[in-house]
Amino acid sequence: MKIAITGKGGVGKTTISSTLACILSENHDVFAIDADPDMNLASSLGITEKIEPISSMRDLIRERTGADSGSSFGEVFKINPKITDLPEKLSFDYKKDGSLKIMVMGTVEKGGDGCVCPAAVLLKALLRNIVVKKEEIVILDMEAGIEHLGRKTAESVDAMIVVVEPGLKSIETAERIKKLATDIGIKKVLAILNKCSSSEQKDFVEKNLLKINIELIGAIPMDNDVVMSDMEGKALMSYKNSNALKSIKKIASELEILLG
Ligand SMILES: Nc1ncnc2c1ncn2[C@@H]1O[C@H](COP(=O)(O)OP(=O)(O)OP(=O)(O)O)[C@@H](O)[C@H]1O
Repeated sequence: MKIAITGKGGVGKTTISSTLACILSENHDVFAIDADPDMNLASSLGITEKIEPISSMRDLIRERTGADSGSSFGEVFKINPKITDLPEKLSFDYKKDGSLKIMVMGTVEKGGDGCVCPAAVLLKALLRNIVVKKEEIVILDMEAGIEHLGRKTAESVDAMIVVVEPGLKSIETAERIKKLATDIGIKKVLAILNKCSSSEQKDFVEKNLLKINIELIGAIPMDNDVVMSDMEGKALMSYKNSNALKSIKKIASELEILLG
C-alpha cells in the first residue's frame, strides 16, 4: 500500500500520517516519508533527535549527481543518480525491529527553471525508488502541491488521501488536489475529515465531497489528546484512550481493506 497524505495547511496531515504509520507498522513494515516543507513528522512521533533533511546533504548530492546542490541551469549533472542504497542508509529506525523507518526529504528552493537542480533530481529519484520498488507500506506526508511526484511515482501511489476539516476552504483545496492528482495518474483520491465536532459537520463535508466525487473514508474528532500530544512532544499512540487515535485505527483498517 502506497499512500500520499495531503491537504490544506494545518488540517492534520502530519498527525494522521505519523499515527497511521505507527498503527500499520504493528503488522507491516512501513516507510514514513516527510515530504512536507514543515518537516514535523519526526517530532509528531516524539523523536527529539534532529534528523538532517536529505535536501541539505550537500556532500551526498555532489557525490551522487556530480554537482553541488545549488547548481542549476547550464550545469552538467547526472539526471539518473544511483540511489538504490539510500533508502536504508538515510532512514531513521523509529522501532528497534526496523518495522517503521522515517525519512525526511526536506525542501528544494524552486528557481525559475522549474526545480531542475541536483537536489531536486536526487529527491525525485529517491522517492520514485521507494514508492515504485519497495515492498513496504509507504506513507508520504505531503504539502498540498504535488509537484515533486513524477508521473512514474504517481502511477504507483495507490491512493492520495486529502485531509479536510469542516468548512469549504479545505474542500476547495481537495478539489484542486484531485484535479492535479488525476492529471499525473494517481488512481484514487479519498478524503479523511479531521477536527470534526458534530454529525452535522460530517454530513456537510460528506455532501460537499460527493459533489466533487471524493469518497470520505473516515472522520476524526476534535480531540484534546492530540493537542496534549503536541504540547508534550509525544506520539498520539501513547494516549491509549484518545478518541482521535481510535478513529485513526478504524481508518487504518479501512485502508487495509480498500488498498490491501
Ligand atoms: N483531531 C484533532 N483534534 C485537535 N487538534 C488537532 C487534531 N488534529 C490536528 N490537530 C492540531 O492541529 C495542528 C496542525 O496539525 P498537523 O501539524 O498535524 O497539521 P498539518 O496539516 O501537518 O500542518 P502543516 O500544514 O503545517 O504541515 C496541530 O497543533 C495539531 O495538534
